[in-house]
Amino acid sequence: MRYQGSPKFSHAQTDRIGVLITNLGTPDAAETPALRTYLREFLSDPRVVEVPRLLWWLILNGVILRIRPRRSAAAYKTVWTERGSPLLFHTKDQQQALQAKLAERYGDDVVVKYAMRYGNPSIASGLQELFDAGARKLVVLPLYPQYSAATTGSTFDAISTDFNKRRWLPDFRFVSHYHDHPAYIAAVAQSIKQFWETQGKPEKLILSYHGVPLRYLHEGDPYHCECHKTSRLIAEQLGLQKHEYITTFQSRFGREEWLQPYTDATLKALPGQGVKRIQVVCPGFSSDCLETIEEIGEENREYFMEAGGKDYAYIPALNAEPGHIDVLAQIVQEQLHGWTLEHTESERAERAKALGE
Ligand SMILES: C=CC1=C(C)c2cc3[nH]c(cc4nc(cc5[nH]c(cc1n2)c(C)c5CCC(=O)O)C(CCC(=O)O)=C4C)c(C)c3C=C
Ligand SMILES: [Fe+2]
Ligand SMILES: [Fe+2]
Repeated sequence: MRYQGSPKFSHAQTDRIGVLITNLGTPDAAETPALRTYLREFLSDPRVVEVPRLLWWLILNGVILRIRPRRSAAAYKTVWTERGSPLLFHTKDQQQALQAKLAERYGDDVVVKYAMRYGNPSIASGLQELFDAGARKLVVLPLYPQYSAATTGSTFDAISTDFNKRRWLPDFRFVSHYHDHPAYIAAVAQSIKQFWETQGKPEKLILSYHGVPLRYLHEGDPYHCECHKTSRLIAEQLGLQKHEYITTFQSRFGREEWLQPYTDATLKALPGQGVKRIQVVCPGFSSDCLETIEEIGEENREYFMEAGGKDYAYIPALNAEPGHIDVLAQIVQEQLHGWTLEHTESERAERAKALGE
């Protein structure tokens, strides 16, 4: 059989709406072999590294996968927890909280699962779980506020690769970004304000985003513009003047030029310019992960302090905070517009009665 069908389908079954939240993915363990598997999958994606395939295969297998897995495993060890990788457990918590939030309004008509673009649980397994639960309509929400071909675009590829194998395709909606969604901006601004209540305002707020190669901007990727727009809207909500905040780009990979200004170079330079008290927030990361906890929380703190900085604080990602879950629920609700739900309130009550609930 060439296409995968749904042999267990019954006309009596309840059709549901499936919501898949996704994030980048993370290794299964903070060990070199797990890192090699993860990095091989991640860095083989042509959306991530846009270099001619044969040349890249040689570099990846000949150099990068020989060196980086061990180095990255050591970094992951510093953030690993009893619950595993922070990115994974925050995403799990987001899924559970979002399921509960949507159930308040839609009962069990809406089912939420989570998946990772690379590693586990895979996008294919997340979709299968949703279809097995009776989802015939689907919303995919990649947890990347700003669109980039390397992240959001690649997530779409993974969904479409899965769809290519299926006989039945659902009604389908895909959230390609929410970088300027008023609820998202308000939630980030609120978390910064809350931070200020106990820690005070910094001399400068650094809004640090994961970088991408500068070439991608020239090729037409909207990521750079979306990051700047997110920053501007957050700054407006906070009433910050231009000189009170700066947008920077972190997590460079490889030798070519990436989006500038770089976070690390900026933090090394600021004390020399008389800026000694800063706070860093990462509005491109929906969950804390290696890149925020270790790179921003530890590595960049050292750069800043060694350069003569006095006060450095990292403002955590929104993770599974209720305010963040409200934002995600609102984004999903907007996607559901016009989709009729299987049950009305009264039908739901009838069903509960029939089931003796
Ligand atoms: C938030 C958006 C992200 C963009 C855009 C992005 C682009 C991008 N990343 C790499 C290479 C690596 N990224 C790594 C980790 C990582 N990246 C993101 C998010 C974005 N990446 C997250 C959330 C994480 C953390 C994952 C975790 O497990 O906590 C890594 C792995 C770590 C390491 O070895 O340093 C690499 C490699 C490229 C090349 C790229 C754009 C082209
Ligand atoms: Fe990355
Ligand atoms: Fe990093």
